[in-house]
Amino acid sequence: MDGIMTFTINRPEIRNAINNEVTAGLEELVEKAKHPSVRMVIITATGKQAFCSGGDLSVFHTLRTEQEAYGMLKRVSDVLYSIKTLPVPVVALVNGVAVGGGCEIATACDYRLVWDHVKCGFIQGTLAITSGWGGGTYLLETLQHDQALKMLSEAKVYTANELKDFGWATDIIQEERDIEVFFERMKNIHPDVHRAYKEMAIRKWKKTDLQERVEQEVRRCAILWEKDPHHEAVDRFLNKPKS
Ligand SMILES: CC[C@@H](C(=O)O)C(=O)SCCNC(=O)CCNC(=O)[C@H](O)C(C)(C)COP(=O)(O)OP(=O)(O)OC[C@H]1O[C@@H](n2cnc3c(N)ncnc32)[C@H](O)[C@@H]1OP(=O)(O)O
Repeated sequence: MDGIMTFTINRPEIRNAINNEVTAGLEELVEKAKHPSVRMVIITATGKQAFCSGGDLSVFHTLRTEQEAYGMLKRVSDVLYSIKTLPVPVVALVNGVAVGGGCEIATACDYRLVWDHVKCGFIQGTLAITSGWGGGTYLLETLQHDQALKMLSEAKVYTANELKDFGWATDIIQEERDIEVFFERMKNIHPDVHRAYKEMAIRKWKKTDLQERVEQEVRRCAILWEKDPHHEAVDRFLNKPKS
């Protein structure tokens, strides 16, 4: 569709986990999306299995100390903040499971279109860390307080219907036509109107120090990252028996 820029995470064999190359791709997207011809941005991924399984643990597990973790968390959180504050609507087209940082990416977007077979969750707690890319802060901005805290603290995945009930999923997608309908409705409205509403949201986020709150999330996660329970949990995941 005209004026719609799409970014597709393309690592289906590893459930579209984020490594430094994908991060660089998101950084490039941010620069390109600032062009005045862009009306909307979509973030999605290849396949039906996964939207994103979070950080690529096989790569990021080499980061052992608080300082090393901070460098990675900060870089990804910076690009997600830039995505959140793009001047146009950003839509996460959640084609498959989203866990950990995958949920953070989707939560940084303005809208989440979630396929009906999908499960999503902030499962970072099972790895003895918190969200560390700003997604926890964005969730607390997005959902009712107790609902957000529950979703973060339970560290489990939820069905598409549950995510709709919470107010996290904007719409549930049952067929391709549902996606077309969403974008047709958006395109019926002049792009300047979308930009004006986005400015309103960004004004609020700037007034409430959103960026500083994200920074605190990043720092807190980096502290937990260094500790043994996190490294042990990731070891267990990476060394789980193959089925
Ligand atoms: C780092 C930042 C932090 C944050 O701030 O939020 C995070 O994101 S922490 C990372 C959190 N993510 C996870 O813990 C996800 C772990 N993955 C899963 O739970 C599952 O893979 C899945 C996403 C639910 C999909 O399950 P399934 O379809 O059954 O696939 P497999 O589990 O068999 O995975 C296939 C293949 O991919 C590897 N894999 C999956 N996710 C990751 C990942 N995040 N990092 C590295 N590798 C990943 C998995 O190990 C399998 O590999 P092989 O066994 O070699 O095929």
